[in-house]
Amino acid sequence: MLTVRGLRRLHLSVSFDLQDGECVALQGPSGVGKTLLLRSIADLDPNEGTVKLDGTLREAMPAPAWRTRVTYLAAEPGWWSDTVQEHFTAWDDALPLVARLGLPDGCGPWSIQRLSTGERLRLGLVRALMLRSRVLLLDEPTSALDPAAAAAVEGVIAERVSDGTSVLWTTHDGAQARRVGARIFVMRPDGRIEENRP
Ligand SMILES: Nc1ncnc2c1ncn2[C@@H]1O[C@H](COP(=O)(O)OP(=O)(O)OP(=O)(O)O)[C@@H](O)[C@H]1O
Repeated sequence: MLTVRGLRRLHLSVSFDLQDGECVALQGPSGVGKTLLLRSIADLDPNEGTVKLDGTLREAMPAPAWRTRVTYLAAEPGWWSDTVQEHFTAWDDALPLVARLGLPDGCGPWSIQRLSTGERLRLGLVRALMLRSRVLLLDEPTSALDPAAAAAVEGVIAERVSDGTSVLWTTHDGAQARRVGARIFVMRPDGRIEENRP
């Protein structure tokens, strides 16, 4: 279980629990602080408060170890090498997921520069999924995708949730929030979240 108590970053002040095998959708107007919250939980930006995974404080481990357990997927994932496959420790193991998300098997040697926005998003998701993290913090993971690709992403994430992964998923799509979220958090302009049942 992920426990967040009194997390503060800029105007944010947030407390909640995320159970194992639970997906919560996070909604709220543009600029309200959804990305700030996800990045803070992953400890990518300075913030205050208590964040624990199964009772273990995030301060109890080095930040990279925390982030392989509690993994943030940016709306625009970052890339640091030339080709797709260089970003994976075991590219062959990633191929089934690559195919499920509608990308060709042969995309390993492709240069990052040629990728479309949606291809980058899906490959970024594959990279995150390969970590087998306990918690996934997904920042609008289908915003640039066509309906078929978005449905494929929802299917893969649903499987991970049934396997026990916890997910916090930001989306501007109310129908998607109701589909994927067992609960819906709405972030208010004062930096707090309120909970709606879908
Ligand atoms: N380092 C920073 N210092 C000061 N303000 C920041 C910083 N980073 C982000 N902000 C501001 O915090 C606000 C919240 O940004 P955030 O990216 O979390 O919004 P969001 O809810 O994810 O929006 P969207 O739905 O458009 O993605 C924005 O007004 C942004 O300009």
